[in-house]
Amino acid sequence: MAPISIKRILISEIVDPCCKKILQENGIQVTEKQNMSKDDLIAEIKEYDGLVVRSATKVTADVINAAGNLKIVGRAGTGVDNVDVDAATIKGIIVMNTPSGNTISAAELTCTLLMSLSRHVPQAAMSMKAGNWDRKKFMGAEMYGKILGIVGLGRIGKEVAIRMQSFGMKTIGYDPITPPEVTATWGVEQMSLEQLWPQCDYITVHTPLMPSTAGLLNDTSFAKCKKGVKVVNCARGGIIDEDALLRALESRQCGGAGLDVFVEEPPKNRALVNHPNVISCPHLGASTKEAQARCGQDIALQIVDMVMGKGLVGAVNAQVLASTFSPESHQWIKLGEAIGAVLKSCTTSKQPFSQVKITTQGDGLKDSSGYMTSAVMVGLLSDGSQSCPNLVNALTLAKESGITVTRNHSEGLTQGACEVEISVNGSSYRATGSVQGGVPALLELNRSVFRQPVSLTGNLLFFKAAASPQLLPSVTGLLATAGVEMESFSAPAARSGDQWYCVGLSSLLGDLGALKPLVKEAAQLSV
Ligand SMILES: NC(=O)c1ccc[n+]([C@@H]2O[C@H](COP(=O)([O-])OP(=O)(O)OC[C@H]3O[C@@H](n4cnc5c(N)ncnc54)[C@H](O)[C@@H]3O)[C@@H](O)[C@H]2O)c1
Ligand SMILES: O=C(O)[C@H](O)COP(=O)(O)O
Repeated sequence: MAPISIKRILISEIVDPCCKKILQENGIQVTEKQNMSKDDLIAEIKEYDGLVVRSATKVTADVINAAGNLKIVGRAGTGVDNVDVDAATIKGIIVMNTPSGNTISAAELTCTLLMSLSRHVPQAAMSMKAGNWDRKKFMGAEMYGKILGIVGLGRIGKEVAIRMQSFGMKTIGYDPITPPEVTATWGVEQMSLEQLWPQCDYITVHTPLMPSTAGLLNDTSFAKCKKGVKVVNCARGGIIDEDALLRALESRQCGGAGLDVFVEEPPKNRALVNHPNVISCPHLGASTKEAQARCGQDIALQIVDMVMGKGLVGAVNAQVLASTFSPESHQWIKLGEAIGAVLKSCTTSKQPFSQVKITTQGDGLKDSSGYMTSAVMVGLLSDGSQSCPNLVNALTLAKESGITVTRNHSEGLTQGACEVEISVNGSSYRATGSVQGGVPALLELNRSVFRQPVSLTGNLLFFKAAASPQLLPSVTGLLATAGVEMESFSAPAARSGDQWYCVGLSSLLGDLGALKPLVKEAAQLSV
């Protein structure tokens, strides 16, 4: 893939020192800061092309829009809900996380909270420190034989299940994506939430926070639970509705809550934290030496690998970029971008185009849908303006501009090719290209099929003119007068009528007007 150059990274939170060390050893300058206000971040972010955060830095649209050079936001951890991923995507900024580095730590804290809820350990410890010896007040219950409901059976949900089974708990759960056959292999029987709520003695949530999971446990679902159910949230504040939880604690419908996360962190409203049946932590799920070392190392290595063109791991908004790391797809991406750029330069009308039809053929391009579509749109949308289309944002920018992009693939042919047709103001423009000998090449432009494939590199002049044996010497003469050397001349196979030609130039022409007597349409570009 085209190298993504990262020279200066800001680490805006406490991240394990190995992160800075790895980045610096790989030639990246690193600045570490903590407790930056939003205004500080907005003022300084333009100095950096990379930002590494944990969960406290709010990478909002304001921050992203102030970041003229930012290419990557690296999250040393799992949740990216503190990053406005949509705003980053539109600006073509990669958002990357390290999803498994803190799984075990978060699972262990969840189990700790579950056990603390069953035996009131934090409350008993506080009572001892206050000079008491109260054996009666802290009567607990065994976990053995109890039912644990796990909502969200991903990485952490699985590890919690396995650990709590060793205490003799029965684990049931719900996840709309992880298949029941899979969770059955690690001892979790899946069922609907309606079936799950009334069975559980304990419920723990392990989903991301998103519209479908906000308030998963609310007044209605608490009412369906066993009286005295105990709940744990080590995932994200708001998955258990905080107001509903307080009401359920007050009514004793909920017998206790273990909370590591809050809607607002730190929470200004202390009603939950101060409730006698709540035990809470200041978002400590990932706060172990081991998890921090893993996340710090993972994010640094992932960034370094990306910069070195070795691979793309952990990108949450730029999956299409991952395909650019194979040498084969890299050349096809270059072709897509070049075809897009050729068509854009050939549309003499300055009207915006509204329809783009991309057709690929050849077995090798069967799975190229994501990257070819994005690559063509990068070429078509690049106009030197601020929006800077790239493979991360091209389709989003196209959608925002009201451009309809369709993509088809024809099976069966071994020879790969990509045809792009755009509609502008009722007229259509079409180009077909292929990768030949490892080089992107144009085969046809607006129904003029070239005698030899046109290598899509360097300074290229495309023009439409009436086919004639005099054309070559006349164009050579005009270019010489303009002080530009002709490096190649590609003619169409057809020798009559209006046809498209391509000329390789030593440098771009200052003014295409000089060609007017000879040509009907002309465009030039550097690829
Ligand atoms: N407290 C901490 O410090 C800490 C540490 C690490 C992770 N986390 C948080 O823990 C959560 C889980 O992390 P993970 O690594 O296990 O993520 P994961 O992506 O591996 O698992 C999340 C699971 O939730 C499931 N899910 C999505 N929508 C659902 C719904 N409506 N109902 C039920 N399940 C649903 C997904 O299918 C997925 O299997 C995330 O919110 C993450 O940010 C917190
Ligand atoms: O999503 C996560 O990785 C956890 O919430 C940890 O967040 P932290 O890195 O701010 O501790």
